Amino acid sequence: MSESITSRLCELAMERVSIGLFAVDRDYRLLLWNDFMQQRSGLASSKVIGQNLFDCFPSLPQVWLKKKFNSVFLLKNSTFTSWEHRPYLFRFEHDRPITGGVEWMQQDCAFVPLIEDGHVVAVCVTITDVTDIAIAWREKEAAVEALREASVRDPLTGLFNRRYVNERLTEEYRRWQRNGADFSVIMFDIDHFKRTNDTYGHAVGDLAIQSVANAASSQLREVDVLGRFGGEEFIVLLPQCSLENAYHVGERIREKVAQQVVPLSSGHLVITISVGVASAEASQDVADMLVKNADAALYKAKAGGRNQVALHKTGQGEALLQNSTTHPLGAVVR
Ligand SMILES: Nc1nc2c(ncn2[C@@H]2O[C@H](COP(=O)(O)OP(=O)(O)OP(=O)(O)O)[C@@H](O)[C@H]2O)c(=O)[nH]1
Repeated sequence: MSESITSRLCELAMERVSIGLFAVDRDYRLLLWNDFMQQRSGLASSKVIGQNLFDCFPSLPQVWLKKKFNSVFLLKNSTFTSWEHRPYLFRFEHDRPITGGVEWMQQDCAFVPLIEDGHVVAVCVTITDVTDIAIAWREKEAAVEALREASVRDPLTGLFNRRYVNERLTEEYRRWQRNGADFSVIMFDIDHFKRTNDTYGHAVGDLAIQSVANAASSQLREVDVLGRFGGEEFIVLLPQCSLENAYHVGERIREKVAQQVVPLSSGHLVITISVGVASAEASQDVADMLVKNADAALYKAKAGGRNQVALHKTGQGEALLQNSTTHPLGAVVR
């Protein structure tokens, strides 16, 4: 095959190939600029050939890119960058729907040395448009995240589910055992909820559960873990929180629930909760004991007349409870 045919075939390939191709010499002067690069950048090869790459494209990551080029000139080896590490080199538009969540064309780049007489005389760069792969990857990641989120949430309230709370309980309990700081647990339960369901129906019961969940969420810190433990039973893990502080949190939740109302077709339903609080103690070596103790305190609150906070511990606990008043019972229509 004659040299002119080979050269025309090369030109044709350069023109038609659906990847970007450009090359620079040791002074970063452009030696090659194919059609893909012309169309995407809007700069014709006649304008850029012979010019310094960084003068033509001041927004390129100059320090990083020079390091890349220099390593190829020095080591005479090809190198590669993936969109996962650097989403793009040139800020080119892509033609995918904007809903893909990717603003600019995502690019994989390969830096290949052109060696003559043992020296690298130029570095040729290929730019592959991997926007579709990036969009698919992001969609997959979002779907995995949504699944992960759904697997730890209770669908009715959006709170954490029992399985997740139990996992976190074990973690937080181990942390408490290592660090020795305070760790408390609150259990609470809607008062006479069966009556609410029987009187107003299951749908109103569900609204009441949601209302309690919202009230409790509004009273907690970022680090607290609020979960729906059973039907109308909730749990809060409070790392770095003493029994006394947990008592006050329990009181705040109780008050907030009692202030909220569930709208009915005629009037409003006021609901109340009973709350049990316990703190981790050195004598316990299993996390389950903490939940059992909070549950026992909750039972005490129910037995004491409901709509109140009870503590597992005696001594300090009794002193706190003396300040606590009894409150009117819930599930009443105003
Ligand atoms: N609407 C609704 N009701 C539920 C749900 N899960 C459990 N329940 C109901 O919650 C009620 C719990 O009743 P009980 O355990 O007897 O307790 P209670 O009536 O609240 O009485 P105390 O706890 O002693 O004040 C039952 O009637 C369950 O059917 C739910 O997701 N939605």
